[in-house]
Amino acid sequence: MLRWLTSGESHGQALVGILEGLPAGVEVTTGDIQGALARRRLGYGRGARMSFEQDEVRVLAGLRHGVSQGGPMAVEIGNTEWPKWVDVMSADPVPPERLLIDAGTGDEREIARNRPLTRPRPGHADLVGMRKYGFDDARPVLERASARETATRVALGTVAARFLEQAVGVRFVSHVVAIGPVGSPEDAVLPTPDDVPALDADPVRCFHAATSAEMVAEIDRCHKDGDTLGGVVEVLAYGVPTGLGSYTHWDRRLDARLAAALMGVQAIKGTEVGDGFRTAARRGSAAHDEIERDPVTGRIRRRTNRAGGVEGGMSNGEVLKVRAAMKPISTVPKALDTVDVATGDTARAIHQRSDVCAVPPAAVVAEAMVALVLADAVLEKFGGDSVTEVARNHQAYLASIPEAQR
Ligand SMILES: Cc1cc2nc3c(=O)[nH]c(=O)nc-3n(C[C@H](O)[C@H](O)[C@H](O)COP(=O)(O)O)c2cc1C
Ligand SMILES: C=C(O[C@@H]1CC(C(=O)O)=C[C@@H](OP(=O)(O)O)[C@H]1O)C(=O)O
Repeated sequence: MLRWLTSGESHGQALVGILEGLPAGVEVTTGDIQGALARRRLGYGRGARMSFEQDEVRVLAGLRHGVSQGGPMAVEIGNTEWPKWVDVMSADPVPPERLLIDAGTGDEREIARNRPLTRPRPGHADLVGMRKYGFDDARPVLERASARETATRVALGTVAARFLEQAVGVRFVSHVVAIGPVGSPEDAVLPTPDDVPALDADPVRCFHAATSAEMVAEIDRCHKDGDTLGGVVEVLAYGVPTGLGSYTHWDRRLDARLAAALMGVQAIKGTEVGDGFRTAARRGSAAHDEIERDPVTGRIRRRTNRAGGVEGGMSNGEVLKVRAAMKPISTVPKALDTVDVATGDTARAIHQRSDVCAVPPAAVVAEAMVALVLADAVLEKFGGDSVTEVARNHQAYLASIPEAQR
């Protein structure tokens, strides 16, 4: 079993992630993690913070000379903006005069950082979080609700993806299929792992060039209007072994586990496995993936992959295809109506800065979550304390399946 935990606040000193249950022998470096975090920062439409803040990665435990040791892996991602937040986010009490709203520096940003946030944003965690945890300031709520935390998931997901590639040969692709009303055509070519550099280079992580240009234009229009956008991301996993997950109980189903992991990402409000909601409108004869025997090789194969590689809660050996729908960013520049909870007066919701659109980074985060779920399912199916042992168990399983069905 693979377990993972994250800790840390958006403007705290650092984020910390722990991955427990990783077999020994996974080859991965700090540079690999840094590279994945850099991909999460990409994307047209992100706010100013992405340009000045860096992710400072330190692997604190679990790796030795670039190879996992079998013990829990701990990763720290330092917030380079921490010096500005030392007092506001101090773990220990600070003298009250250091938290004065205006410490006399005249620096507007300093004042904004220290001021209690009492105008909750519709769509963010602010109002319910304050109520639930008994705060009169949204600061502690937004600090942990923030998707800054997804940097840790990407770090841990990178390790999971390395394990999957080395043990069983799985490779990932994540891309954006819609931003607001602009979507790739239904029949657009699916990107493969060889296309990842091109996707990383695209401003919105879209594989369809004409759609990508339209998405950028839509983000520009939205930015000009002081508004925000959501969209849809897709994760593809190539080389997933058949038989991960199970039909025997609801919480063993691979589709259920993937959906929970994706819905656990901030702002994700819907998920699809394969053609998902689109398949609901079809007749059965046009919804399923007919099975045939390849006349040349004799192997059993599918004519289509509408199911997205999962049937009966198990991977069926086809490309795994999952989508996640992201709602528009809730910190809307032309701020939404709210109530100032300190005074009870009608007010405009908090807005200092925000992303106009964070769909491209959400694709990278979704990819990390899928990698973590698949790594857990591979360990459950094949077991093993080392990558070599998992690979051996996988090969033995393949050898036990009739050749035509492998
Ligand atoms: C990569 C990423 C970046 C985000 N950036 C912002 C942002 O800049 N401003 C904002 O208000 N929400 C942003 N969000 C969304 C909020 O974190 C999210 O809406 C909030 O935590 C409330 O959770 P919920 O939307 O799941 O209800 C982002 C989400 C993701 C995945
Ligand atoms: C910092 C990141 O994303 C942040 C996620 C986020 C939110 O509310 O979720 C709000 C923004 O932070 P702030 O309000 O401080 O500008 C984003 O920049 C990141 O992805 O690394």
